[in-house]
Amino acid sequence: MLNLQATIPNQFIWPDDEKPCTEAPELDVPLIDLQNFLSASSSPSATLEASRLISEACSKHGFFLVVNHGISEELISDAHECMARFYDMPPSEKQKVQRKPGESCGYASSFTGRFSTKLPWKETLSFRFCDDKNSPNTVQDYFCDALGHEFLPLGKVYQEYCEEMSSLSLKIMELLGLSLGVSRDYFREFFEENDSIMRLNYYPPCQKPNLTLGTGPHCDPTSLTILHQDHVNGLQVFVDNQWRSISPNPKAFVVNIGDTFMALSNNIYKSCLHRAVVNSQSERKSLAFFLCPKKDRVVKPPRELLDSNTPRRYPDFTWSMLLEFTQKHYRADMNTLQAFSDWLTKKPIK
Ligand SMILES: C=C1C[C@]23C[C@H]1CC[C@H]2[C@]1(C)CCC[C@@](C)(C(=O)O)[C@H]1[C@@H]3C(=O)O
Ligand SMILES: O=C(O)CCC(=O)C(=O)O
Ligand SMILES: [Fe+2]
Repeated sequence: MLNLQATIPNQFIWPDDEKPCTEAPELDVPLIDLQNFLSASSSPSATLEASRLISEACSKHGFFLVVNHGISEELISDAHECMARFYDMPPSEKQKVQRKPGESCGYASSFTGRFSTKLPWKETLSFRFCDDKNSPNTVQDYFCDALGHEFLPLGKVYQEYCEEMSSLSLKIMELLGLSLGVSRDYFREFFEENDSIMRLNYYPPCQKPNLTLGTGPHCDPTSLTILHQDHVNGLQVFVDNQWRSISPNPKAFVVNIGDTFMALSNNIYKSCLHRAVVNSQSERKSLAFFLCPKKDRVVKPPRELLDSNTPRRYPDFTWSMLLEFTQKHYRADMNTLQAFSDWLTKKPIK
C-alpha cells in the first residue's frame, strides 16, 4: 500500500519541526578496526586503541563503525536476501505473523493501529534472540512455528546471524567496559544470556520524502544496536544541533549505545538521537540487532562509576520493565528513559 501512495495520508505527515527538509551532511564516525583486538594474539596496544576510539565516540554521540569484525560477507548477504524474500511476500502472508498489541515481536506495517499520527514509512519484522543454551534455536523455531516449515531456511540464516551479533556485542561490551575504566569482563558478563531483539526494517520508496520519516527521531531504549544498512542512504544522527548522515558501508556495522547502556554507565555515555529518512527512488532495508540483558537482571551502574560527585542518575530497573513501558505505555522517542524514570517514581510525564 505504501508503495502506491501519490498523495500522502495525513497520519504519515510529520510536523514541520520534524520534517526532513534539509540535506544532512555526512558525519565522520570513528571507524574501529577490530582485527587485532579480536585476534588470539591481540596486543594491549590494539585493545587500548580500540577502547580509546570507543570512548571518544561515546563521549560525543554514541555512534561508531566496526570493520574486520569477523562476520562473513556471505552471512550478511544471506540476511539481506532473506529480508527481501520476506518483504516480497503478499500482505496476507506477512500478516500471519502480525505483531500483537503490547508485544515486541511480529510483523508491523507502519504501526497502523498502534499509533494514530506521525506514522513511520516502513514495514518491520521483529523477533527474539535468546543467548541461552537451554533454548538454542529460538529464532529458527519462531520462523517455522509462526510462518511454516518452508521458512526453515530463513530461520537458519537469522539464527546464525543473531548468534554472530550476540558474540560481537559481547566483544564490544569488553571494549566499553575498558573505555569506562571498569573491568573487561563486567559488561560482558552482564550481557551473557542476553534476551535480545532482531529487527528487519523495510522502507518503501515515498513520493513525498520531505513530508515523511521511515523511523522517527528516537534514542534506542535498548543497550547496544548493531545495524547493517543496505546500499541506500537513510540513517541520520543528531549531533551538535544538526542532522548528519551516516553513509552505508557494506563492510561495516554501525554501532550505537542505547538508553539502557546510558543508565549502566550512570549517564557518562549518552544514547543518541537518530532517525531514518526515506526517498522517492528506491526502497531501503536495514538489519538491526538490539542487545538487551536477561529480562530480570537489575540495570544499575557498577560501583566504580559512582562517587560523591556523580550520584545515581536513574533508579534501578529491569529491561523487562522498560520494554513493557515502550510497548504498552510510551512511544520511544528522545526522552524515553527520563519518562520511564518519572513513571517509575510516579511523577506526571511532561
Ligand atoms: C525496544 C525497541 C522498541 C523499538 C524497537 C526496539 C529498539 C528501537 C525502538 C524504536 C525503533 C524507536 C522509535 C519508535 C519505534 C516505535 C519504531 O519506530 O519502531 C521503536 C520500536 C518499537 O517500540 O517497536
Ligand atoms: O534503519 C535505520 O537506519 C535505523 C533504524 C533504527 O534506528 C531503529 O530501528 O531503531
Ligand atoms: Fe534506532
